[in-house]
Amino acid sequence: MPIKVPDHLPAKEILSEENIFVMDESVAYHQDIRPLRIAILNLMPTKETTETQLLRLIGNTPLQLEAVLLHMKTYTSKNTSSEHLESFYKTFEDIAHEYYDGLIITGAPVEQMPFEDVAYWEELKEIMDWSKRRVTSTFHICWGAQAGLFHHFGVPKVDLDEKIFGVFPHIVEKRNVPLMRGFDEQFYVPQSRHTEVRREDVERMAELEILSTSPDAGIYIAASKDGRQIFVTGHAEYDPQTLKYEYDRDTAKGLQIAVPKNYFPNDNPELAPLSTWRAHANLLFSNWLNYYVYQQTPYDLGAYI
Ligand SMILES: CC(=O)SCCNC(=O)CCNC(=O)[C@H](O)C(C)(C)COP(=O)(O)OP(=O)(O)OC[C@H]1O[C@@H](n2cnc3c(N)ncnc32)[C@H](O)[C@@H]1OP(=O)(O)O
Ligand SMILES: N[C@@H](CCO)C(=O)O
Repeated sequence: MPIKVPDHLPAKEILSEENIFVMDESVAYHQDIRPLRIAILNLMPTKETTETQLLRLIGNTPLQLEAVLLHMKTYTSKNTSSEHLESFYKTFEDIAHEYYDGLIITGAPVEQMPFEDVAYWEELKEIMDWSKRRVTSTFHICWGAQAGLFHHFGVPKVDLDEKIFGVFPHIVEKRNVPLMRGFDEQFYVPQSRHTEVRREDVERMAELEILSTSPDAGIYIAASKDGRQIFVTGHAEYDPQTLKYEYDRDTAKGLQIAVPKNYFPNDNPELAPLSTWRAHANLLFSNWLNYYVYQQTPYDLGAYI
C-alpha cells in the first residue's frame, strides 16, 4: 500500500527518488475502493496446480480481488476434467462483454510449435486484442509472454540449442519503474524454456522496455511503457517441487534433460530442492497488482479503457 503523506513533506521527494510509493493527501482523498476484477486465462495442462500457484500470489495483498478462471473454448483439455472446467471456469465468450482490472495469461507447453499450429491460436489472438480495449493491465507468463510479444509487437520466439532449465540469478535493468520496487540487486527465478525472445528484437520496439534480465537466461521482464502489458519469461509462480516434477517426468520419458541448475543442493536430484524465489514472486505480483492494476484502474471500469 502507498504511504500517505502531507502534500509538501520533504521526505516525499527523497522516498520518491528511492522508488518508494508515496501518495499526496489530495490524491488519497480522491481514491474510491472496490474489489479488483482479475481474470486468469489458464493455458497450462496442470490447471489445478497453476490456479493454486497464481491465486496464492495474487491473494497476498490487502486488496479485495474477484478472480475469474478462463479456459479455451476452441480446445479440449486432455489433462483437466470437463467437470472441473464446467464447475470453476468460464470461456472468453462468456466474459467478452465485460471489463477487467487485470488479466493473467499463463504459459503453455507449446513453445516448440509455430504459434499458428497451436489449436487455440485464433481464439487467443482475439483475447489479446480484447485485452487492449477492456483490461487495465495484462500479465503474460512464459509462452503467454512469447505469444503476446509476437502478436502485439511482432517479436519472434527463437529456439535454443539447450533448454534453459533451473533457478537463475536475475538483475534489475530499470530500477526506477514501479514493477521493480523493492527488488534485490540480484534475485532468483525458475526458468524452464526451450525458446527465448532476443534482446535486439524487443529493443527494436519503441513502445517496450526491458526491466529485468539474467546473464544466463536472457530477458526476464519486458513491459509496454504505459504498463498495460507485462511480459515475464520465467516462472516465479512455480512451487518448490515444480522443476523436480518436470525433470522426473522428462527423465522417465527417456528424454535428454540436464539436471536443473542451482536447484537441488549440490545439483544432486536425490536431495530435496530448495526454494529461493518465493519472496521475489510475492513482490512481483503484489507490485503488479498495486501499481499497474489498483492504482491505474478507474473506479468505473470501462470509463477510460
Ligand atoms: C514455456 C512455458 O510456458 S512453460 C509452461 C508449460 N509447462 C507445463 O505445462 C509443465 C507441466 N506440464 C506437463 O508436465 C505436461 O504437459 C503434462 C504431463 C501435463 C502432459 O504432457 P504429455 O502427456 O507429454 O502431453 P499431452 O499430449 O498430454 O499434451 C500436453 C499439453 O500440450 C498442449 N498441446 C499439445 N498440442 C497442442 C496443440 N496443438 N494446441 C494447443 N495445445 C496443445 C496442451 O496444453 C496439452 O495439455 P492439455 O490438453 O491438458 O491442455
Ligand atoms: N516448463 C515446460 C517447458 C516448456 O514447455 C515444461 O518443462 O513442461
